[in-house]
Amino acid sequence: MTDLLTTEEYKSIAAGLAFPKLAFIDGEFRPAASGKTFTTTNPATGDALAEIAACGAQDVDAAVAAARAAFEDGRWSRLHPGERKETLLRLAALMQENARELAVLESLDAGKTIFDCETVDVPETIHVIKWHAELIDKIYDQVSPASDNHIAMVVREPVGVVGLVLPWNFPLLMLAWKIGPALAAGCSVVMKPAGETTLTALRVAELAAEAGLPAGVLNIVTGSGREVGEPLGRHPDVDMVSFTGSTVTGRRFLNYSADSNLKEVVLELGGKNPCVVLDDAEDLEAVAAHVVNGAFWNMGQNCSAGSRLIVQRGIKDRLLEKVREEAAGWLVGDPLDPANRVGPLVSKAHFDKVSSYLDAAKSENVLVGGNVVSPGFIEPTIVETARDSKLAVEEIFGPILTVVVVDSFEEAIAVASDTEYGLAASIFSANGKRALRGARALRAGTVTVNSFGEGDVTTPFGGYKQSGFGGRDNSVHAHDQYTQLKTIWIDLTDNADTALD
Ligand SMILES: NC(=O)C1=CN([C@@H]2O[C@H](COP(=O)(O)OP(=O)(O)OC[C@H]3O[C@@H](n4cnc5c(N)ncnc54)[C@H](O)[C@@H]3O)[C@@H](O)[C@H]2O)C=CC1
Ligand code: BAL
Repeated sequence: MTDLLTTEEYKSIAAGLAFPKLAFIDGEFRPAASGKTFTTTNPATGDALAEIAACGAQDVDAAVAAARAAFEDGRWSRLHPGERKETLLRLAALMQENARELAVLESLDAGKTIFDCETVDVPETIHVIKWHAELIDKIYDQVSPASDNHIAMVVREPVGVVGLVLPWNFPLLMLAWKIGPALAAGCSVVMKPAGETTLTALRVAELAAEAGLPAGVLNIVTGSGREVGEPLGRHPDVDMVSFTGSTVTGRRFLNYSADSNLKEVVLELGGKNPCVVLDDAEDLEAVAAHVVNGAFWNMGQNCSAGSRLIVQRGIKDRLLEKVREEAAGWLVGDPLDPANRVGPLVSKAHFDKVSSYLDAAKSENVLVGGNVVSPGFIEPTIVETARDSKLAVEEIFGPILTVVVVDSFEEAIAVASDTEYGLAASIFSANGKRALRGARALRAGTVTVNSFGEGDVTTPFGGYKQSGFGGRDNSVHAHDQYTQLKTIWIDLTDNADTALD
């Protein structure tokens, strides 16, 4: 466990930080071709942090050309997997050496609490990079069942130049979920961080260069969705795109692909994830801790947030009492104060969006919270509501938990399933058979039993229904996105026309 510092110590580190500002293309830091910049701000204070290169289509073209050249000449793609492993392990080691700086940078840029950055985001990011590095020289190709007359090999090859488009809610961790397997597999990467959160990605680029990653293999193009994301999605020389973000933007990437070169598209999208508590659940303090963590971790800005509590009537009052007590311990305030668990929302625009849901909550039964604490900061809020209310149906992506009361296991599963999304779900019951029946019935990519979570790097993460498709992040299955299978069929018959020398 990381030893946390005091707020003053974190502020002193923050005051000494130099912010990376330029895009990283073909192994060099460069301004945008247009010379334009945009301001990245600290969501906790509204203060400007840095002027970042506002790239456009010309920069995307340069990054894709660099990635293509690197891929084709094999400087990375054709290295022995063990050599790629060593470079990525050096990157992980450098990230570890700079872990505290990365945590402070992440907190300043995204408004995430330093507690989360120090204990989850940064250590898990490093772990994910290491895990994929360690995996890559242990994946074997296959030989198909064969007659004596042929051998058929099934080999995995890196897919080529990949576009990675990131969200702002877990800037480092989503970077690791995508570059970990993509680089390990031998792909060349053009990555677009979210406009709100570019700083840690650029710092990782510096560390990757120091670790010896060859030029052109990892390119980071900073800027807006329209100016960078769209040209990347439409680029004819990008072989696949892996995107995490909203369902609306994910849908655009399918159109970009259809309109350009039919690049593969992997989408990890939104969620409105149910947390079902049945009336035989035990240890309600532990259940409440999971419910609160599921709903309010990262200010609820989490695609797998357990944002819908579906509770059986017989246990509702006892559970909500515990949930109230637990939520009271989630202090709201300065994200650089390690005692705080709730910081600001990522941006003014996102705060305004979540505030509009807070306004809608005022006409419902607010059980906990319901207030703006200060500009940008919303307190953990719990609202009892009808199953079909706007609050219970739409992805809010903020610290607002809805509660819907049900009378039976069957009704709980029906309410939980009544959503266009299918990313994650939780079910709490002391009856193992009911819990497992529920887990099987819920249509979601990850179902946790008697806990809230996303699994870990060993387990696939991705959605059913409109929460995404095309592949999974994490686990050995993440490599399916970044590789393609080639069949090599060898005829062994003694035939002059086809015989191999
Ligand atoms: N599934 C998830 O993890 C996330 C879900 N969201 C949801 O999306 C809502 C809106 O947040 P946004 O930041 O606007 O998400 P977004 O999906 O628009 O942004 C994600 C990424 O896509 C890029 N992008 C945006 N518009 C694009 C376009 N037209 N073409 C290509 N790339 C584009 C962005 O610059 C960013 O890098 C949030 O309120 C939340 O509900 C947001 C972030 C992450
Ligand atoms: N929680 C990991 C994926 C996401 O929220 O974007």
